[in-house]
Amino acid sequence: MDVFKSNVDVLSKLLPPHLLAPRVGIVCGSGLSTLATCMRGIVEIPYNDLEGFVHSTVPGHKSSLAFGLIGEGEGVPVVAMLGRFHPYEGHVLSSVVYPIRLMAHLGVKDIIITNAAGSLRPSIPVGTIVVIQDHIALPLLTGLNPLLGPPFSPKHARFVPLSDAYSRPLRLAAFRAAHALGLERDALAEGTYTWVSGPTYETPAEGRFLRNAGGDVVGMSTVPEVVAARDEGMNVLVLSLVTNLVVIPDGYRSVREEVEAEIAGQSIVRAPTPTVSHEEVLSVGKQKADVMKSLVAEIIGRLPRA
Ligand SMILES: O=P(O)(O)O[C@@H]1C[C@H](O)[C@@H](CO)O1
Ligand code: HPA
Repeated sequence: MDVFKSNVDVLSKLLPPHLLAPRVGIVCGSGLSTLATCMRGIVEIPYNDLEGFVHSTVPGHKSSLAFGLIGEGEGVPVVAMLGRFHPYEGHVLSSVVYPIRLMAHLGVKDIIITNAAGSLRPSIPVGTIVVIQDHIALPLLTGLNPLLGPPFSPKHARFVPLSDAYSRPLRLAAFRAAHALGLERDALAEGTYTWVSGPTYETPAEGRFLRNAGGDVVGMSTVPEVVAARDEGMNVLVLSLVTNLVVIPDGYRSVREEVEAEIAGQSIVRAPTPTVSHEEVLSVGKQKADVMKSLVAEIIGRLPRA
């Protein structure tokens, strides 16, 4: 709890009073830090100036908290994480989710968590924004859970239900906002996020496994933040930007058949196996930053002001 107090002391020296109690939190995914430019009167505070914050080591993630206002009139006070922490960077889960807990401590009620993700379905092409309705998290089910250990405080629950983790009112708000912005129907989809620890991208067989399990997109973040946000009682909206297709050939070309065809003198057409890179992920993030930004701003502008 002292870490909260020390951070509140730091923030109260650096922020004007109207930004000290943000109502909405945003987590910017890979390549999506420009989301925060939809805020006005921005004050940016480097993670280095705050206790309990580690450093984001992944390209496309800055390392600061941005405070500002979104929406007409007085506006809604918002805090955005420009850069998140992933377990694969070597950060412990309590560090990964600490900023989420600080947001709750500051008064955030609704949190919009964004990420870059791979699509597991051809019907969800690159560039689609997927409104997440559920998740499958193998690491959570097998012991990588930010709530392991004693409850965060005596006020926190021992057991946290996740059946309603993804707020229905916020998901409705996302689709209403997309309609108001005149986005094409296909710009948004609904789906299930599968969480993997990374940092390796999936093999084709893993992609098929996750799809067969019911996943629509796959990524290496977000779920620990969702768990902490629900532990703190926040309403959660997750928007995944599809930056690549996870390659899932329906069958694999047998190398035995290939050699047999060679021996028989038949010509062989070998399709190259595409691979994904983080550069590709960042590049799609850059191309879609404006639409993500307008969507997030429109959703926040529509939230009740109370
Ligand atoms: O932080 P997010 O989930 O947006 O970033 C994704 C997952 C990995 O960190 C990285 C892989 O390219 O992008
Ligand atoms: N797999 C896992 N995480 C990702 C991917 C992917 O294909 N793309 C962006 N983040």
